[in-house]
Amino acid sequence: MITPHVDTHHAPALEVAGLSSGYAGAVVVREVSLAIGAGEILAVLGKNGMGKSTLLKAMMGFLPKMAGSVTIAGTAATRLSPHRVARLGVGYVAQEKALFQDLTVEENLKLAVRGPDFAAALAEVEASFPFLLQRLKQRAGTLSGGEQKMLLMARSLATGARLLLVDEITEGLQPSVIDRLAGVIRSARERHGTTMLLVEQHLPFALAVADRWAVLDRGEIAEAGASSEPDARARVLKHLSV
Ligand SMILES: Nc1ncnc2c1ncn2[C@@H]1O[C@H](COP(=O)(O)OP(=O)(O)OP(=O)(O)O)[C@@H](O)[C@H]1O
Repeated sequence: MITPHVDTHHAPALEVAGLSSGYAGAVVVREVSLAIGAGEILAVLGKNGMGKSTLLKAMMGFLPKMAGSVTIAGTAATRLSPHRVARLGVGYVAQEKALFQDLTVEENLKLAVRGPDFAAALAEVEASFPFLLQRLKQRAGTLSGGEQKMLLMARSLATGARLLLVDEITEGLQPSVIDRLAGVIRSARERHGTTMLLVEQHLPFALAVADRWAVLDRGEIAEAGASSEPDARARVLKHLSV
């Protein structure tokens, strides 16, 4: 028998091939294929309801895959539960509230990172989102949606996630905060070498932070390119305007 050789060292951090998914009978994500190299940041853009969140949930294993495959750093993840996908080093920063709302910021961190790693978690919070250090005793439910996502992102980075799937971190944030966020995320990537897939509606932020972009239109990748290309903004806008 020939055993297929899996080259985990040079494999992309994430490879999605022909992935279709959705909800009871409704196909929302249609034959999506994409690959992200280690340490690369990809922004997935698109209008409301085009399937961006559904794509992330399917990759994480929260939704059934109707077709296609997901490979994480060379390991087949198509049939894994969300728990097992997370154990491959995938951090999911969900759109809906994913923290224990009645526990404090500190308690939420402690539940995820135990013992000596807690100092590392606090160091990560300080390096990336220092405002959270002043909120350690505050209930997570009283943070804004965007602040909760920053806490989730810092927690994932501190627990060693190699790949972050981030659902609209800019949603509801003030423009001044969004302006700073791109730099914060790029510096977190530099510190940890983390690969990121950012689902975004905020085009200037997405192009500032991501190396590459892809537009999802009715569940399909309509167009993709590099953020550095001079016509990137115009090409994306073509899909976002009604
Ligand atoms: N739980 C669900 N059951 C059935 N259909 C759903 C469910 N969640 C989402 N959908 C449908 O799937 C489609 C894609 O939704 P999705 O949330 O993935 O879009 P999106 O691009 O992330 O948009 P948004 O930015 O508004 O979240 C929409 O038509 C939506 O109505």
